[in-house]
Amino acid sequence: MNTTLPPPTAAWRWIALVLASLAMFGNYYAYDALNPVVDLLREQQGLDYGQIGQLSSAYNVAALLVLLAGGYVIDRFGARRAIVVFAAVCVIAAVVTAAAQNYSSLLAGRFLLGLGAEPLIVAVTAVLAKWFKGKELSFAFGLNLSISRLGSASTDWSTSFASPLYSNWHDPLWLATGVMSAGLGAAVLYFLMEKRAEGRFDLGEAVQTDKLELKNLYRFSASYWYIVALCVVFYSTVFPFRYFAIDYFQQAHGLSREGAGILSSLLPFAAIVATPIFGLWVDRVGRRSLFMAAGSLVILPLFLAVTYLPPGPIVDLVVPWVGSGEIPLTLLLSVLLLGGVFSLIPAVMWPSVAYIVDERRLGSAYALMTFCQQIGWLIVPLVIGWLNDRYLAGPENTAGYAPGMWVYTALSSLGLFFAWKLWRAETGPGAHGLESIRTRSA
Ligand SMILES: C[C@H](NC(=O)[C@@H](N)CCCCN)C(=O)O
Repeated sequence: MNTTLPPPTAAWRWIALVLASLAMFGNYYAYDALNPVVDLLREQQGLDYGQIGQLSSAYNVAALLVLLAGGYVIDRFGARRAIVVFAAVCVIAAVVTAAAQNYSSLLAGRFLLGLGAEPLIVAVTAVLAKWFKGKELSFAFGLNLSISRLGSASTDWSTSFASPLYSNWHDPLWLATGVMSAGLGAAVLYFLMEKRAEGRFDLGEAVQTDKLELKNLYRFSASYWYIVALCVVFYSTVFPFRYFAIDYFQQAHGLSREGAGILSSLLPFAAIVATPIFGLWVDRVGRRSLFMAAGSLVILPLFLAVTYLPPGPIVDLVVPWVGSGEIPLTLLLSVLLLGGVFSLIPAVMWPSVAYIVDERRLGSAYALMTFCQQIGWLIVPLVIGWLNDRYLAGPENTAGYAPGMWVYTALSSLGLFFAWKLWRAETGPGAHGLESIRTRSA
């Protein structure tokens, strides 16, 4: 560390944040690009739901492999090289997926995306820590996640603003390749700006990235494991639901692709707006495990509501500059509530780990949590795909989607159980302060 140099100015810090977040925008866009073409992959490529599920899981298999080594690669080569390399892997993955002529190439594309996208997230986290440590780090992380989620929402909106592309499944994926290439451009610009900053500012020691250490697992407390369990069931409900959602809204509820895209976009879009608000609120009042239990309770009936409740009146939902869609009120309210939970639980859950794990072990605690998250998120799309095929789900047999919705409901009840166990642990002796610690005055 060169202590004769000044710390980076705010302008340099915010430029670093914008460039790293644009790489993440591309990452999330490319990941979600498959969601709006599920029906086209079935019709034009002849895939069944089981194969669609496998395309989702191929990403997680790769992510599990690379999470074991990714942290070490980033520490060895430095975060600024790593974000360029991993963003380039994402672009190659997007090209392979868009150009695929058969199922195996599609699988290879999604596997490659898992190799690039998850370590890119780790590298961007290390970059933000480098620039914002001791400054507005939580705010910078929050903003970065919001821009990433805007990438997800934009993929859904592409069903409206790029509707002519949806005559075949390749063209929307080429658009995703273009967006991810712009993300790579931002990563290269970041690399160049950090090189320039090096001689001018003191950027501190290289930040150690989160690494998976499988030894000493028993030393984490019960509260940590309840949060990990909640994380697994929460993300293996929400991410697979999002993956199949546009197709589900089209086939089971008769929505147009544009309407289904707009409805699905409410999930990440609600999270952009509400995540920082929930973050601030919980900092003021504490009660973190209660908030997680409340979120788990709200999500519980939603999948059965969209399956069994009458659709209600039709609402014409307009998203300025994007388009509009006609959406039944029941679906709209259910997805809005799901969006609220998708904002609340991540906003509370990830920071809570910092209160219950020793600072020196925080990196491996997060790496382990992400590893477990990937396992659940790998399995559930396979189950949903298999169930949809097994029960012949389709527009002529909308009841065939119900078993999948029961799986999400079962996972949500497990989530409520783990949140309740956490709340019990945190309101008894040996609590870590999840309920009581307030970091801002109420
Ligand atoms: C913060 C959290 N991120 C993750 O769970 C990542 N491991 C994977 C995100 C992949 C999204 N395409 C989140 O997004 O809530």
